[in-house]
Amino acid sequence: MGKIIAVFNQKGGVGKTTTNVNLSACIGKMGKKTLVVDLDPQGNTTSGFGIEKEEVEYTVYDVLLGEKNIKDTIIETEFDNIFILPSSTELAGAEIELTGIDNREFILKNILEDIREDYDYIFVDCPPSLGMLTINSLVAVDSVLIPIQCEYYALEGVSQLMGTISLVKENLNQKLEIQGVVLSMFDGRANLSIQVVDEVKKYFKGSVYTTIVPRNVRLAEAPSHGKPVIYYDPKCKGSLAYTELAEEFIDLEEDVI
Ligand SMILES: Nc1ncnc2c1ncn2[C@@H]1O[C@H](COP(=O)(O)OP(=O)(O)OP(=O)(O)O)[C@@H](O)[C@H]1O
Ligand SMILES: [Mg+2]
Repeated sequence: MGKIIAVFNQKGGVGKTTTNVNLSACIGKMGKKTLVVDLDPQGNTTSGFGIEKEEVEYTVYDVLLGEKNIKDTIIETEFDNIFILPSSTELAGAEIELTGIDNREFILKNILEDIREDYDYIFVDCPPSLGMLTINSLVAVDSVLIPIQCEYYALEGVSQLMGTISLVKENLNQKLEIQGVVLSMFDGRANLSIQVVDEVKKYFKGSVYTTIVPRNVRLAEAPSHGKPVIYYDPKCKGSLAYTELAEEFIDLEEDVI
Protein backbone atom coordinates (compact mmCIF):
# COMPACT_ATOMS: atom_id res chain seq x y z
CA MET A 1 0.00 0.00 0.00
CA GLY A 2 1.38 3.41 -0.95
CA LYS A 3 2.52 5.92 1.61
CA ILE A 4 0.99 9.38 1.31
CA ILE A 5 3.14 12.39 2.20
CA ALA A 6 2.31 16.11 2.24
CA VAL A 7 5.11 18.55 1.43
CA PHE A 8 4.04 21.37 3.69
CA ASN A 9 5.11 24.62 5.29
CA GLN A 10 2.57 27.45 5.41
CA LYS A 11 5.40 29.89 4.76
CA GLY A 12 5.68 30.82 1.08
CA GLY A 13 8.70 30.28 -1.15
CA VAL A 14 10.64 27.92 1.11
CA GLY A 15 11.17 25.19 -1.50
CA LYS A 16 8.04 23.02 -1.14
CA THR A 17 7.38 22.67 -4.84
CA THR A 18 11.04 22.37 -5.79
CA THR A 19 11.38 19.57 -3.23
CA ASN A 20 8.16 17.90 -4.30
CA VAL A 21 9.04 17.86 -8.01
CA ASN A 22 12.68 16.86 -7.61
CA LEU A 23 12.42 14.40 -4.75
CA SER A 24 9.55 12.56 -6.42
CA ALA A 25 11.36 12.53 -9.79
CA CYS A 26 14.41 10.93 -8.12
CA ILE A 27 12.23 8.42 -6.27
CA GLY A 28 10.51 7.56 -9.57
CA LYS A 29 13.89 7.07 -11.17
CA MET A 30 14.73 4.59 -8.40
CA GLY A 31 11.86 2.45 -9.67
CA LYS A 32 9.10 3.49 -7.26
CA LYS A 33 5.76 4.22 -8.82
CA THR A 34 4.94 7.74 -7.66
CA LEU A 35 1.88 9.96 -7.86
CA VAL A 36 2.22 13.70 -7.33
CA VAL A 37 -0.93 15.57 -6.34
CA ASP A 38 -0.75 19.29 -7.08
CA LEU A 39 -3.02 20.88 -4.51
CA ASP A 40 -1.73 24.41 -5.08
CA PRO A 41 -3.80 26.70 -7.36
CA GLN A 42 -0.46 28.19 -8.53
CA GLY A 43 0.10 24.84 -10.32
CA ASN A 44 3.89 25.04 -10.18
CA THR A 45 4.23 21.30 -9.66
CA THR A 46 2.07 20.65 -12.71
CA SER A 47 4.13 22.94 -14.94
CA GLY A 48 7.37 21.72 -13.32
CA PHE A 49 6.63 18.32 -14.87
CA GLY A 50 6.13 19.90 -18.28
CA ILE A 51 2.34 19.84 -18.25
CA GLU A 52 0.70 22.93 -19.74
CA LYS A 53 -1.95 23.97 -17.26
CA GLU A 54 -4.12 25.48 -20.00
CA GLU A 55 -4.16 22.23 -21.96
CA VAL A 56 -5.29 19.97 -19.15
CA GLU A 57 -8.94 19.03 -19.48
CA TYR A 58 -9.68 17.87 -15.94
CA THR A 59 -7.83 18.61 -12.73
CA VAL A 60 -7.83 17.89 -9.01
CA TYR A 61 -10.52 20.58 -8.78
CA ASP A 62 -13.03 18.44 -10.70
CA VAL A 63 -12.11 15.44 -8.55
CA LEU A 64 -12.56 17.33 -5.26
CA LEU A 65 -15.97 18.57 -6.35
CA GLY A 66 -16.99 15.00 -7.23
CA GLU A 67 -17.39 15.74 -10.91
CA LYS A 68 -14.64 13.47 -12.17
CA ASN A 69 -13.10 10.16 -11.12
CA ILE A 70 -9.48 10.40 -9.92
CA LYS A 71 -8.34 7.52 -12.16
CA ASP A 72 -9.57 9.39 -15.24
CA THR A 73 -7.81 12.59 -14.18
CA ILE A 74 -4.31 11.31 -13.40
CA ILE A 75 -1.81 11.97 -16.20
CA GLU A 76 1.22 9.80 -16.89
CA THR A 77 4.24 12.08 -17.37
CA GLU A 78 7.21 11.49 -19.65
CA PHE A 79 9.41 10.95 -16.56
CA ASP A 80 10.13 7.50 -15.09
CA ASN A 81 7.30 6.25 -12.84
CA ILE A 82 5.80 9.70 -12.35
CA PHE A 83 2.08 10.30 -12.53
CA ILE A 84 0.40 13.59 -11.73
CA LEU A 85 -2.99 14.77 -10.58
CA PRO A 86 -2.76 18.29 -12.05
CA SER A 87 -3.92 21.56 -10.54
CA SER A 88 -5.62 24.55 -12.10
CA THR A 89 -6.27 28.13 -11.05
CA GLU A 90 -9.93 27.17 -10.45
CA LEU A 91 -8.68 25.38 -7.37
CA ALA A 92 -8.49 28.74 -5.59
CA GLY A 93 -12.29 28.74 -5.62
CA ALA A 94 -12.38 25.30 -4.01
CA GLU A 95 -11.28 26.83 -0.70
CA ILE A 96 -14.74 28.40 -0.52
CA GLU A 97 -16.76 25.84 -2.46
CA LEU A 98 -15.67 23.01 -0.18
CA THR A 99 -16.75 24.77 3.00
CA GLY A 100 -20.40 24.00 2.30
CA ILE A 101 -19.87 20.23 2.02
CA ASP A 102 -20.38 17.70 4.88
CA ASN A 103 -17.16 16.10 6.15
CA ARG A 104 -15.29 18.57 3.99
CA GLU A 105 -11.98 17.87 5.73
CA PHE A 106 -12.06 14.25 4.51
CA ILE A 107 -12.72 14.77 0.80
CA LEU A 108 -9.13 14.27 -0.39
CA LYS A 109 -8.59 11.38 2.04
CA ASN A 110 -11.57 9.50 0.61
CA ILE A 111 -10.40 10.17 -2.94
CA LEU A 112 -6.81 8.99 -2.34
CA GLU A 113 -7.90 5.85 -0.46
CA ASP A 114 -9.28 4.53 -3.77
CA ILE A 115 -5.92 4.64 -5.51
CA ARG A 116 -3.26 4.36 -2.82
CA GLU A 117 -2.72 0.69 -3.60
CA ASP A 118 -1.70 1.58 -7.15
CA TYR A 119 1.42 3.54 -6.08
CA ASP A 120 4.49 3.17 -3.87
CA TYR A 121 4.45 6.85 -2.88
CA ILE A 122 2.01 9.71 -3.21
CA PHE A 123 3.31 13.25 -2.63
CA VAL A 124 0.92 16.17 -2.13
CA ASP A 125 2.15 19.69 -2.89
CA CYS A 126 0.41 22.12 -0.52
CA PRO A 127 -0.28 25.82 -1.03
CA PRO A 128 1.37 28.31 1.37
CA SER A 129 -1.74 28.76 3.51
CA LEU A 130 -3.78 27.06 6.20
CA GLY A 131 -7.06 26.89 4.29
CA MET A 132 -9.36 24.00 3.45
CA LEU A 133 -7.00 22.55 0.81
CA THR A 134 -4.14 22.30 3.28
CA ILE A 135 -6.39 20.82 5.98
CA ASN A 136 -7.62 18.26 3.44
CA SER A 137 -4.06 17.28 2.65
CA LEU A 138 -3.01 16.98 6.32
CA VAL A 139 -6.03 14.75 6.94
CA ALA A 140 -5.33 12.58 3.88
CA VAL A 141 -1.64 11.86 4.47
CA ASP A 142 0.42 9.54 6.64
CA SER A 143 3.17 12.07 7.17
CA VAL A 144 4.44 15.58 6.52
CA LEU A 145 7.73 16.48 4.88
CA ILE A 146 8.74 19.99 5.91
CA PRO A 147 11.10 22.05 3.76
CA ILE A 148 12.85 24.87 5.62
CA GLN A 149 14.80 27.58 3.89
CA CYS A 150 18.25 28.38 5.29
CA GLU A 151 17.61 32.08 5.92
CA TYR A 152 17.28 34.49 8.79
CA TYR A 153 13.60 33.91 9.54
CA ALA A 154 13.78 30.15 8.99
CA LEU A 155 12.15 29.21 12.27
CA GLU A 156 9.57 31.97 12.15
CA GLY A 157 6.18 30.35 11.76
CA VAL A 158 7.52 26.91 12.69
CA SER A 159 5.66 26.87 16.00
CA GLN A 160 2.44 27.70 14.14
CA LEU A 161 3.24 24.91 11.70
CA MET A 162 3.79 22.41 14.50
CA GLY A 163 0.64 23.66 16.24
CA THR A 164 -1.40 23.01 13.10
CA ILE A 165 0.03 19.52 12.77
CA SER A 166 -0.80 18.80 16.45
CA LEU A 167 -4.35 20.08 16.06
CA VAL A 168 -4.95 17.92 13.00
CA LYS A 169 -3.41 14.97 14.80
CA GLU A 170 -5.64 15.42 17.85
CA ASN A 171 -8.84 15.99 15.98
CA LEU A 172 -8.77 14.62 12.46
CA ASN A 173 -5.83 12.30 11.73
CA GLN A 174 -4.29 10.50 14.72
CA LYS A 175 -1.62 8.69 12.72
CA LEU A 176 -0.11 11.86 11.23
CA GLU A 177 3.69 11.89 11.61
CA ILE A 178 6.64 14.05 10.66
CA GLN A 179 8.34 12.34 7.73
CA GLY A 180 11.37 14.60 7.94
CA VAL A 181 12.67 18.13 7.67
CA VAL A 182 14.61 19.17 4.56
CA LEU A 183 16.93 22.15 4.75
CA SER A 184 16.96 23.95 1.42
CA MET A 185 18.69 26.81 -0.37
CA PHE A 186 21.81 26.35 1.73
CA ASP A 187 24.64 28.73 0.94
CA GLY A 188 27.91 27.25 2.23
CA ARG A 189 29.65 30.63 2.03
CA ALA A 190 27.21 32.28 4.42
CA ASN A 191 27.70 31.91 8.17
CA LEU A 192 24.00 32.53 8.46
CA SER A 193 23.12 29.34 6.57
CA ILE A 194 25.38 27.35 8.88
CA GLN A 195 23.73 28.89 11.96
CA VAL A 196 20.27 28.13 10.62
CA VAL A 197 21.18 24.47 10.10
CA ASP A 198 22.24 24.25 13.77
CA GLU A 199 19.10 25.95 15.01
CA VAL A 200 16.78 23.80 12.92
CA LYS A 201 18.58 20.62 14.04
CA LYS A 202 18.20 21.70 17.66
CA TYR A 203 14.50 22.36 17.21
CA PHE A 204 13.62 19.20 15.26
CA LYS A 205 16.22 16.90 16.86
CA GLY A 206 16.50 13.64 14.89
CA SER A 207 13.95 14.54 12.21
CA VAL A 208 16.27 16.58 9.96
CA TYR A 209 17.66 14.83 6.88
CA THR A 210 21.45 14.64 6.68
CA THR A 211 21.24 15.74 3.04
CA ILE A 212 21.01 19.51 2.71
CA VAL A 213 19.87 21.04 -0.57
CA PRO A 214 22.21 23.84 -1.72
CA ARG A 215 21.17 26.99 -3.49
CA ASN A 216 21.68 26.04 -7.13
CA VAL A 217 20.59 28.06 -10.12
CA ARG A 218 19.82 24.89 -12.13
CA LEU A 219 17.04 24.09 -9.66
CA ALA A 220 15.46 27.47 -10.36
CA GLU A 221 15.87 27.11 -14.15
CA ALA A 222 14.60 23.56 -14.58
CA PRO A 223 10.85 24.38 -14.17
CA SER A 224 10.94 26.79 -17.10
CA HIS A 225 12.06 23.82 -19.23
CA GLY A 226 9.24 21.69 -17.79
CA LYS A 227 11.66 19.18 -16.32
CA PRO A 228 12.78 17.97 -12.91
CA VAL A 229 16.43 18.90 -12.44
CA ILE A 230 17.78 15.34 -12.88
CA TYR A 231 16.39 15.41 -16.43
CA TYR A 232 17.50 18.99 -17.08
CA ASP A 233 21.08 18.81 -15.83
CA PRO A 234 21.82 15.43 -14.22
CA LYS A 235 25.27 16.40 -13.00
CA CYS A 236 24.55 19.73 -11.32
CA LYS A 237 24.68 20.17 -7.54
CA GLY A 238 20.91 20.30 -7.29
CA SER A 239 20.58 16.93 -9.04
CA LEU A 240 23.17 15.36 -6.77
CA ALA A 241 21.46 16.73 -3.65
CA TYR A 242 17.97 15.53 -4.57
CA THR A 243 19.32 12.12 -5.63
CA GLU A 244 21.03 11.83 -2.25
CA LEU A 245 17.90 12.99 -0.46
CA ALA A 246 15.82 10.38 -2.31
CA GLU A 247 18.29 7.67 -1.30
CA GLU A 248 18.19 8.80 2.32
CA PHE A 249 14.39 8.96 2.22
CA ILE A 250 14.06 5.44 0.80
CA ASP A 251 16.69 3.98 3.16
CA LEU A 252 14.82 5.36 6.17
CA GLU A 253 11.51 4.07 4.82
CA GLU A 254 12.81 0.62 4.11
CA ASP A 255 14.48 0.41 7.53
CA VAL A 256 11.14 1.09 9.17
CA ILE A 257 9.39 -1.69 7.25
N1 LIG B 1 17.74 25.01 -3.81
C1 LIG B 1 17.36 26.04 -4.57
N2 LIG B 1 18.27 26.77 -5.24
C2 LIG B 1 17.89 27.84 -5.99
N3 LIG B 1 16.63 28.24 -6.13
C3 LIG B 1 15.67 27.54 -5.49
C4 LIG B 1 15.98 26.41 -4.67
N4 LIG B 1 14.82 25.92 -4.15
C5 LIG B 1 13.85 26.71 -4.61
N5 LIG B 1 14.33 27.68 -5.40
C6 LIG B 1 13.58 28.78 -6.06
O1 LIG B 1 12.95 29.53 -5.02
C7 LIG B 1 11.62 29.88 -5.38
C8 LIG B 1 10.63 29.29 -4.37
O2 LIG B 1 10.73 27.89 -4.40
P1 LIG B 1 9.44 26.95 -4.43
O3 LIG B 1 8.48 27.39 -5.49
O4 LIG B 1 9.91 25.55 -4.47
O5 LIG B 1 8.84 27.28 -3.01
P2 LIG B 1 7.39 26.97 -2.45
O6 LIG B 1 7.55 26.79 -0.97
O7 LIG B 1 6.74 25.87 -3.20
O8 LIG B 1 6.63 28.34 -2.78
P3 LIG B 1 5.05 28.62 -2.59
O9 LIG B 1 4.87 28.80 -1.13
O10 LIG B 1 4.78 29.86 -3.39
O11 LIG B 1 4.31 27.41 -3.12
C9 LIG B 1 11.42 29.35 -6.78
O12 LIG B 1 11.68 30.37 -7.69
C10 LIG B 1 12.46 28.24 -6.92
O13 LIG B 1 12.88 28.05 -8.25
MG1 LIG C 1 4.87 25.80 -4.14
